[in-house]
Amino acid sequence: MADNTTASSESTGLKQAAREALDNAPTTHQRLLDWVRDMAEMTQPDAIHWADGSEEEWNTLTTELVDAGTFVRLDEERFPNSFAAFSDPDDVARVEERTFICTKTPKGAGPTNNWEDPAVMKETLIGKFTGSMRGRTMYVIPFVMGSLEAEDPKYGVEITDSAYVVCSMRIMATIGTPVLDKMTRDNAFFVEALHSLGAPLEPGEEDVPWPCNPSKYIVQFPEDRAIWSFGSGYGGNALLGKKCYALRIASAIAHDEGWLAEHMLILKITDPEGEARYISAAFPSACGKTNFAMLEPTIDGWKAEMVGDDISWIRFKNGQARVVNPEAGLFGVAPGTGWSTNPNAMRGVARGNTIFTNVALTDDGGVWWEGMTDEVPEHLTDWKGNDWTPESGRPAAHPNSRFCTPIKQVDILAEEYDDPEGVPLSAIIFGGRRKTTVPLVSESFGWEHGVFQGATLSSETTAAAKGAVGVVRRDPMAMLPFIGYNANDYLEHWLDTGARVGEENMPKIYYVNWFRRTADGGFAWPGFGENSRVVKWIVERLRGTAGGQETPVGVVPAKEDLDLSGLDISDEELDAALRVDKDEWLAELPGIDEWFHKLGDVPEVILEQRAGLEERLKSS
Ligand SMILES: Nc1nc2c(ncn2[C@@H]2O[C@H](COP(=O)(O)OP(=O)(O)OP(=O)(O)O)[C@@H](O)[C@H]2O)c(=O)[nH]1
Ligand SMILES: O=C([O-])CC(=O)C(=O)O
Ligand SMILES: [Mn+2]
Repeated sequence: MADNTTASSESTGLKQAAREALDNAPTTHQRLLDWVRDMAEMTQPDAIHWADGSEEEWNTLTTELVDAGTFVRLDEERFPNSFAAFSDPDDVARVEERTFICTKTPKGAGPTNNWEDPAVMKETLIGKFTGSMRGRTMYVIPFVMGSLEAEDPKYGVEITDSAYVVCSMRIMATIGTPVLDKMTRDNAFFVEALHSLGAPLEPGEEDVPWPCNPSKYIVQFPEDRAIWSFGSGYGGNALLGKKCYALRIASAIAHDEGWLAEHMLILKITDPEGEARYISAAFPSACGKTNFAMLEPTIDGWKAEMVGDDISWIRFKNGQARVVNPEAGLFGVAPGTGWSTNPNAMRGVARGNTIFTNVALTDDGGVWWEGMTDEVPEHLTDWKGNDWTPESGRPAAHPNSRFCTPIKQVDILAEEYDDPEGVPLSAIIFGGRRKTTVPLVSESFGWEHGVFQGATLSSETTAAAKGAVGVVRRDPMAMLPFIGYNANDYLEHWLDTGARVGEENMPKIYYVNWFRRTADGGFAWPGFGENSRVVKWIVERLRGTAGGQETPVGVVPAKEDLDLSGLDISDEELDAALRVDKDEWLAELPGIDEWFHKLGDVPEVILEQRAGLEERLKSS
């Protein structure tokens, strides 16, 4: 090692502090050392810091971020150890049109991803990253998604020039010394995750609170298991363990290794007899995963606990599906999360140690967002730093503002949430945001029909991604922006997995819609805690004790099949929530066909399911 160090110390134009950090690296993992050195030579940081994940490091970095104006320290009493950050107004969400899957051939990325030739993209990115960390510190963050005690821990190392990213990654994943030590000891494989804000600081240049670059690239190289992210400091663009690794790269790994990496929360539900079951649910971004994962049942005797709120890694062992939440934190949508809708999230956040991004500030050092409390404050500083009053006529918090909180602070967290083996999975729920057509809940006729339901899942777009809001789009398994390879192969992989493991061993599939409207435009179903009534029906269906009506789209509960005790809901609302309308569904078919046409190479089994649906509709 000594030779190597001397040689490269001489040969590179690295700043002395950076060179010293490399020479004194806390690891002997050669591939890691080589990669960090290469990235440092390219990005030319002033210094390199190996993140150890300690509290001391957090305190130093958060203090630096406060001094830099990136963080506002919140009132210590009500929001201990918590901070608010405000992004550049153009860096507020994932940027799907700037997200690329670079596989050897365009077919590898498939019809739903932006593709570029890996060599061409690398060249472009090298141009972008060259000197991109000048004047800044390069942080090296060893992390693991899922348990460090797992049989085959899924390691990653994020290199970033953003201290905000380091602090957020410390909440969202297990990072630092224990990870690096084990990775080094086992000389383990890790995913290379390179991130730069793309805002070098030239000598004498003053920094801004939220550096970023108007030219953004969120690039996955699934075949190399590598990520290069440039220009954005925000959430899913920058916290590379999350969507980029745990979904895009992991879905490609899962395809090769025979498991599923999915955009699903994990809910533990215990019935009045004390029997526990686990359910995963896939809803597109900002369509209710975190809320459903933290459900407070409104029916007697039922208990809900959380295992995960965003990502499920589902593996199959001895004919059993088991699911792991690979994350250690919540990156939750703030607006609409309130004491009345999601008290569990509110209590978790109130314990402190939270980073808020793009919420509004109250005059007494707290935070506020639309829907947090019924009472609206008289004066706020909005997420753009302007004075705000209820008369301002604009939201005080950005619609995609977020809280980033350690999962351990959620008091309804299931004890087994980080079991390296995962928990057994009984059911999978798909759901989207649809004003019409899709009933409150339906049960699939079987695995293949369930995969068809997932493949044709549709939802109105939200503020979680840049672009128009409220447009219906197909979002297979709520994974449209996250499938790291060809979507047709992804659907085939779902089918193959069911066939391999055996239908009788697979979780049963359900399809829900909390967002259907009545004629007057209001929500037909009250949602949130009341969704426990739907969960109860699902559990009773699994047990074989609940009734249901066979409809062309699946088995749907009749009013009598749902526990509606104590629920204030009119007959019109209930009918609007549960109705399967033949004409609405027939009108849905052209949209499905258009979608399949776009996919181009849809598995035959799914086309057969499509034909079956039309047949059932026409004969109903
Ligand atoms: N009407 C209604 N709204 C809901 C329900 N559940 C969640 N919402 C709203 O949907 C929005 C997003 O909810 P989240 O639970 O944060 O969504 P998510 O799927 O976790 O979003 P990401 O973190 O972006 O993946 C919030 O504004 C919620 O208030 C429900 O049952 N009914
Ligand atoms: O990725 C993000 O920025 C936030 C998130 O969870 C999503 O959009 O689904
Ligand atoms: Mn969420």
